Amino acid sequence: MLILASSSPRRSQLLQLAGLDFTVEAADIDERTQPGETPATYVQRLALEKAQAIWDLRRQDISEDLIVLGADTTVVCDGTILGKPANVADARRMLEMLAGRTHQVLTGIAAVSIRGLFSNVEITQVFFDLIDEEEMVHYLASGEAMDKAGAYGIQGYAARWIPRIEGCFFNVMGLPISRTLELLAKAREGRSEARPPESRLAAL
Ligand SMILES: Cc1cn([C@H]2C[C@H](O)[C@@H](COP(=O)(O)OP(=O)(O)OP(=O)(O)O)O2)c(=O)[nH]c1=O
Repeated sequence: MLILASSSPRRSQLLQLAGLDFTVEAADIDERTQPGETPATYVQRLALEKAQAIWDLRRQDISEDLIVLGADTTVVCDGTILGKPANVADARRMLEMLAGRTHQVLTGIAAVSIRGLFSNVEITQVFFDLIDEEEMVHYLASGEAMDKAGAYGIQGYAARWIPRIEGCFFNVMGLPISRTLELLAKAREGRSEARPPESRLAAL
């Protein structure tokens, strides 16, 4: 039995597309960064806290096959972590920061089962064009930016500003499918990582 500990409609959609059966129970945790924490450590910690929070609620009812999956996505531009924008002005500030340069999207994933805690992080490099002021105004008015890390959705109108990416597309949308299936297999069987961690991880 799989529980997705996330309120993100994108994560549910991606897990469904991958053919998994699961239920959703969103976890409410404190998403502030801790002093000295790297972005890669941060997203993995939040993913684990989300999964752990739902696992703890189930304490009375833990079965052999229960797995709780948590995830957290953040945008990192020149070492600065960009979460979800607080308001429209914040969304504009983030988009102006991203325009015309390259940034990284990190998703931490974590699974909890009776075999232990398993976590990993996936990193995708995203190349962003300059943003035309008319398009910026239209985008901010559309509301698409508001519930997304870095104030954009690669799967929506913002796709026009992204000529290419390097790495997993689904990771940018909130859940790296291939890496997640690997992690779930590990949580189910207690086996070790099939692929080595991202080399870029060392730099973040
Ligand atoms: C960069 C980017 C992010 N996103 C979304 C994925 C995530 O839903 C969101 C990042 O916020 P998260 O805090 O990772 O997730 P969430 O608040 O939506 O859900 P929960 O905490 O309950 O798990 O941004 C996109 O949909 N497209 C994109 O291109």
